[in-house]
Amino acid sequence: MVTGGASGLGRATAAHIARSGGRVMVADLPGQSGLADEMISEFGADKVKFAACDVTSEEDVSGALAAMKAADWSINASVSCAGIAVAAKTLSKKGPHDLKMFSTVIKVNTIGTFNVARLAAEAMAANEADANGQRGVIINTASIAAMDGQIGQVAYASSKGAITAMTLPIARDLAPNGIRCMTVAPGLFLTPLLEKLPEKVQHHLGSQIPCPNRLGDPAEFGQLVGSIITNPMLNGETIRLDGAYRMPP
Ligand SMILES: CC(=O)CC(=O)SCCNC(=O)CCNC(=O)[C@H](O)C(C)(C)COP(=O)(O)OP(=O)(O)OC[C@H]1O[C@@H](n2cnc3c(N)ncnc32)[C@H](O)[C@@H]1OP(=O)(O)O
Ligand SMILES: NC(=O)C1=CN([C@@H]2O[C@H](COP(=O)(O)OP(=O)(O)OC[C@H]3O[C@@H](n4cnc5c(N)ncnc54)[C@H](O)[C@@H]3O)[C@@H](O)[C@H]2O)C=CC1
Repeated sequence: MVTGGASGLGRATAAHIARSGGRVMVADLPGQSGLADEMISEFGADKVKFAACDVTSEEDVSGALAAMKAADWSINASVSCAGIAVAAKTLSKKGPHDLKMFSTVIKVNTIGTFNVARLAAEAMAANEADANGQRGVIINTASIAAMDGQIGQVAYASSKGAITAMTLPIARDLAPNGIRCMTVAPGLFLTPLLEKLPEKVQHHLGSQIPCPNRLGDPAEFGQLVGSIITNPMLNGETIRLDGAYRMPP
């Protein structure tokens, strides 16, 4: 299951899994069903399915997992890519940071990610263990903003820092169940988010990345998720995927 799987990093991850012979439940907001339909046409309905799902809802996430079970699909990997970003300073000329805005970002990014992790873990715990005694892996998406939050990123960085912090305790909690937990902290990737910026700005951002000297390709994120799924020793860690980029203030 890939949340936020209709767009950007999630879409590239779902495509990587489908191309590698896996089956993917794309769980995303109802408004993204058109994008998911494109993927179903590309890979086939036996490889890709769509579940309308808000990650903050217990009912929606349980529904997506139930739809997998109904299709006789086991869940071996749960990848959380659903996320939102806002830009506002702690204190600006307009006044203090809007508290509702802060809560919304924490709700979707942090609580949504944990909601998916806990319910996916319950479903994975019923799998038969493999030769390593493992039953599945939970993969979350933080951001380099968790470490290098910029001016105006207090809400987003807080939400992503919590995702990084929950990685080890989740891995420890779920070790007896044979379930791993990993987090990827991407740098700057060319997804619909950045594609909206003028090409000149995209080029400028890409030019700041040491090596390779360009923006990340979402397929490279999907490739790392694939490696995490297949490497049983990766557990309890956050991996930066950023070409050695460190964000300035
Ligand atoms: C890795 C990922 O997951 C993806 C990413 O992070 S991509 C990178 C994302 N980064 C961001 O989105 C940055 C977010 N921040 C911003 O967009 C802006 O800071 C903001 C819109 C929140 C505020 O900008 P603003 O409207 O200029 O702020 P305002 O409250 O009016 O304050 C303006 C003052 O702050 C300064 N300022 C604002 N942002 C600044 C910055 N990034 N660097 C330096 N100074 C900054 C302005 O120069 C100005 O200074 P003066 O008062 O001395 O003139
Ligand atoms: N693009 C980048 O450079 C970086 C992105 N990230 C993170 O990667 C993740 C994916 O980002 P992108 O692919 O760039 O963005 P995107 O906007 O292309 O995709 C995000 C997807 O999440 C879905 N989503 C949002 N709220 C949801 C909710 N409540 N329930 C279910 N789905 C929801 C959206 O519908 C969308 O399909 C986000 O968590 C983002 O913070 C982190 C670092 C860098």
